[in-house]
Amino acid sequence: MYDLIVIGAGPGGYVCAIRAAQLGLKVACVEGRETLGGTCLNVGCIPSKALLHASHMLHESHENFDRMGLTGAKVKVDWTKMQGYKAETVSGNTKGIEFLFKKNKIDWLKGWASIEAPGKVKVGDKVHEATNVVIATGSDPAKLKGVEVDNAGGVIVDSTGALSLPKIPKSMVVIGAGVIGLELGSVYARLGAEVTVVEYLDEITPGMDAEVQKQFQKILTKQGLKFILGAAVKSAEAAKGKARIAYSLKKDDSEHSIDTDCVLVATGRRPQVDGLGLDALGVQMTDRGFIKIDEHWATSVKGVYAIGDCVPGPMLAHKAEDEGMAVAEVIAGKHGHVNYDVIPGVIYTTPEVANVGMTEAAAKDAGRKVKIGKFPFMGNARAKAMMQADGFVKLIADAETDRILGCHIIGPNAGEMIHEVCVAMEFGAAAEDLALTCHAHPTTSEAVREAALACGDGPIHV
Ligand SMILES: Cc1cc2nc3c(=O)[nH]c(=O)nc-3n(C[C@H](O)[C@H](O)[C@H](O)COP(=O)(O)OP(=O)(O)OC[C@H]3O[C@@H](n4cnc5c(N)ncnc54)[C@H](O)[C@@H]3O)c2cc1C
Ligand SMILES: NC(=O)c1ccc[n+]([C@@H]2O[C@H](COP(=O)([O-])OP(=O)(O)OC[C@H]3O[C@@H](n4cnc5c(N)ncnc54)[C@H](O)[C@@H]3O)[C@@H](O)[C@H]2O)c1
Repeated sequence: MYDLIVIGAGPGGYVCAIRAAQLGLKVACVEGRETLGGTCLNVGCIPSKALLHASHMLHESHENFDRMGLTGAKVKVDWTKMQGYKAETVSGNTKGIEFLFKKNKIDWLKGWASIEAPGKVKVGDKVHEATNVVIATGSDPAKLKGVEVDNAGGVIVDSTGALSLPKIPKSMVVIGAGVIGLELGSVYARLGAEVTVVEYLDEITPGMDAEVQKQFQKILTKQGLKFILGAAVKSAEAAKGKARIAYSLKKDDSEHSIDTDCVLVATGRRPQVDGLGLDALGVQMTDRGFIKIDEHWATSVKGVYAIGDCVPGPMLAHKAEDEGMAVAEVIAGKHGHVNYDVIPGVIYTTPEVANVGMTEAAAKDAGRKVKIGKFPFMGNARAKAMMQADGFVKLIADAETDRILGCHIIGPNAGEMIHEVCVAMEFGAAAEDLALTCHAHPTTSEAVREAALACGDGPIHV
C-alpha cells in the first residue's frame, strides 16, 4: 500500500514523486516509456535544445567566426554524430531521474496504468493500492485534419519525428508558427534547409506581445525563414519521399500548394488521457478534453489529483514541475502554491524570446493604465560584443503604483534574464526597485535595468 501513486514520469510526475518522498510519503511512479522524464526529457525540451545548441554553433562558425578573426576550414555537419550528441544529452538526463528515484526510494512501476477505482491503479496484470493518485500523463501532438503524420517515413512528421529525421531535408514546410514550429524550423534553417512556415493567424507566436512578434518575425526572416501568414492548411500528401501541401489564404480564399521534402506539423498539443479509465471513474473533463481540477489540483473524484499538460494552463515543463511540487505538499498536509501570474515563457531561438506577466494589450484590455519602459540591445555593450544587438527589453509597469506587470525580451540570454523580473514580480516590486538595483557591467542584464529606468526618468544609454 502506497501513500501516493503518480501516473506519468514527466516533469510534473517525477517532481511530484520526489517532493512527496522528501516529505516522508511512500511513493510509486508509473511510466510506460522505456525511460523516465516524459515528453520533456525524451522528445521535447531537452533533445530540441541540443539540436538548437549544435545548429547555433554551426551558424556562429559560418556567419560570425570570420568577423571575430577566427578563420580556418569551414565547419561541416555530421548528422549521425549530431544525433548521437542529442541522444547522449537525453540519456544523461533520463538516467539522472532514475538515480533520483533510487535515492528517494521511489518505486518505478513499469507499464501503462489505468485507474480501476479511487486508490486502485492497474499496471499490467497487477493492481497497486494507494491513498492518493496523481495523474500526470502529459500531452501528445494534436492531429490536423487532412494531414497524416508518419514519423517513421520521415516526410510528414510531428515534433517527435522532426527530432530524428533520417537526413537533413533540402526543404521543409512547417505548419504552425508557434513555439515548436519556430524552434525546430530554426534548427533546420541553420542546417541548410529552405524553411517555409505556414500559419493560420496573421501573426506568429499567438498571445505574445505585438512588438515582440513583429521584431521576431523580422529577425527570423533575415535568418532565411519564409512566412505565409493568414493561411489555412487543407491537406498534405506524401509520395515518393516528397510532400505536397495545399493551403488557402484567408484574405481571398485563393488556393495554393507547395512541394517540399519534409512537412513538420506543429499545430499544438492535446492532453493525453486515453486508456486511463477516467470516464468509468467519473472524472470530470473540460470541453477541450483536459482534466478538470480545483485550486488544490483535486479532480472531481476524491483522492485523485491531476497536474501538468493534462490539466488547463500553459503546456510548459516548469509549470508542470511547480504543480508537481505543490500537489505533493497538499497531499502531505502542507500548503502547496503556484503563482500562475508569474510563469515565464521562453523560445530558445537565436535571439531568445522570453516573457512573463501581462502583455501591453492584455494590461490595457484589463483597464490598467500602464507605463512602458523599452531599451534596445543596440545600447548594450555586451550584446554588441556578442554580435547580437537586435531586439529589446520591454517592461510594463502600473502607471499609478509603478508595480511591474510584465516583461517581454527579445535578445541574447533573454531566457536567463527574465528570471530577475520573475523574482521582482514575486516580491511585488516596482520598476524603480529594478532601476535602483546595481547590475554588473558589462552584462546583457543591464538592458533590464535600463528598461526599468525607462519607466522613470529615462535610460542612460540611448
Ligand atoms: C519538441 C518540444 C519541445 C518542448 N520544449 C519545451 C521547453 O523548452 N520548455 C518547456 O517548458 N516546455 C517545453 N515543451 C513542453 C514540455 O515538454 C511539456 O510541457 C512537459 O513535458 C509537460 O510535462 P508533464 O509531466 O505534464 O507531461 P509529459 O512530459 O508529457 O509526461 C507524461 C508522461 O506520462 C506517461 N504516461 C502517459 N499515460 C500513461 C499511462 N497511462 N501510464 C503510464 N505512463 C503514462 C508518458 O509516457 C509520459 O512519459 C516542449 C515540448 C515539445 C514537444
Ligand atoms: N520553449 C518552450 O517553452 C516550448 C517549446 C516547444 C513546445 N512548447 C510547448 O508545446 C506546446 C505545443 O507547441 P506548438 O508550437 O505545437 O503549439 P502552439 O500552440 O504554440 O502553436 C501552434 C500554431 O499552429 C497554428 N495553427 C493551428 N492550426 C493551423 C492550421 N491548420 N494551419 C496553419 N497553422 C495552424 C496556430 O495558430 C498556432 O500559431 C505549446 O503549448 C508550447 O508551450 C514549449
